[in-house]
Amino acid sequence: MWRRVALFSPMMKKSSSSRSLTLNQKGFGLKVGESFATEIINPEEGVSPPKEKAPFITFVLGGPGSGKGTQCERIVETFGLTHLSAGDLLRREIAFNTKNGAMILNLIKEGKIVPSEVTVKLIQKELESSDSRKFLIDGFPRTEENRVAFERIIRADPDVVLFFDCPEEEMVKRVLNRNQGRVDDNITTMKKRLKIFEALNRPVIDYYENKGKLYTINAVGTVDDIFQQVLPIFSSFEQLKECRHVNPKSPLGSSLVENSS
Ligand SMILES: Nc1ncnc2c1ncn2[C@@H]1O[C@H](COP(=O)(O)OP(=O)(O)O)[C@@H](O)[C@H]1O
Ligand SMILES: Nc1ccn([C@H]2C[C@H](O)[C@@H](COP(=O)(O)OP(=O)(O)O)O2)c(=O)n1
Ligand SMILES: [Mg+2]
Repeated sequence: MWRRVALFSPMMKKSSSSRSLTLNQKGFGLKVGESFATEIINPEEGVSPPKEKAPFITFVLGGPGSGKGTQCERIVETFGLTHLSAGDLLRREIAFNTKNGAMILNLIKEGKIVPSEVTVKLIQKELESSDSRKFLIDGFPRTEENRVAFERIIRADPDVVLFFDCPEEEMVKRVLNRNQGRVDDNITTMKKRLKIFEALNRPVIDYYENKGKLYTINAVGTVDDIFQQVLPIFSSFEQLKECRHVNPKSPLGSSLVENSS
């Protein structure tokens, strides 16, 4: 019978025979000496190579203007996750006029989705260069193609998928008042974005619902009200407890464990 044993291994070695271990370490810049691992023991064959614990990944879904970015800021303040906004990464390509910049700008103006390979590679670069082990990936995956490309390139699954559920008229109102000078914050692009959201994001939501990973949040109300629905989701994950930040502004801030890492 197989038995899984948790251990802390200060000098753990990489296994050249374990593909996912190698990818995880390269992909997420794991600090081997600091990481927790699980070891699989088969009494007949002895100890198999230790397996790295994968980083904690949250996907943040919701229509344009549903409040994803706003709630991500609150999650970061409270739980110390690293926020990667797919839209911000794409807008950075436009701002730096990279080889994909003009193509990305045209698609965003039209409310269309950028080819998954481009977006996933940008996310991959951020994951690889970060020391963090806990990520919020905001505005991704927007399509089944996005989701499949992430699985293929990053070889990881999300632990949590948040879906900010917001009526269209509220999203339109918020986007038209957003005032961040975005080329897509106008009624023409917004109408196109809402159609694309319904057609392409819904299957992603259904996919994670069926996997039992989806947390649907009612995105109508004050920012605080909405965050009150988000708090217990993250509070229930052991991985996040050890790095929680005390947020004096949060109503539950004083009950949170101070960050010791
Ligand atoms: N609960 C809320 N009620 C009213 N306005 C909000 C709320 N949450 C966010 N907003 C505002 O709505 C706009 C869109 O929010 P944002 O976080 O950028 O959404 P998303 O990232 O989903 O497009 C911003 O101007 C933001 O300040
Ligand atoms: N996974 C993604 C995320 C964003 N994009 C493009 C298309 C989106 O309309 C724009 C803006 O995305 P962003 O997440 O910043 O938009 P909202 O915050 O939801 O208004 O970027 C994409 O093509 N693929
Ligand atoms: Mg956003």
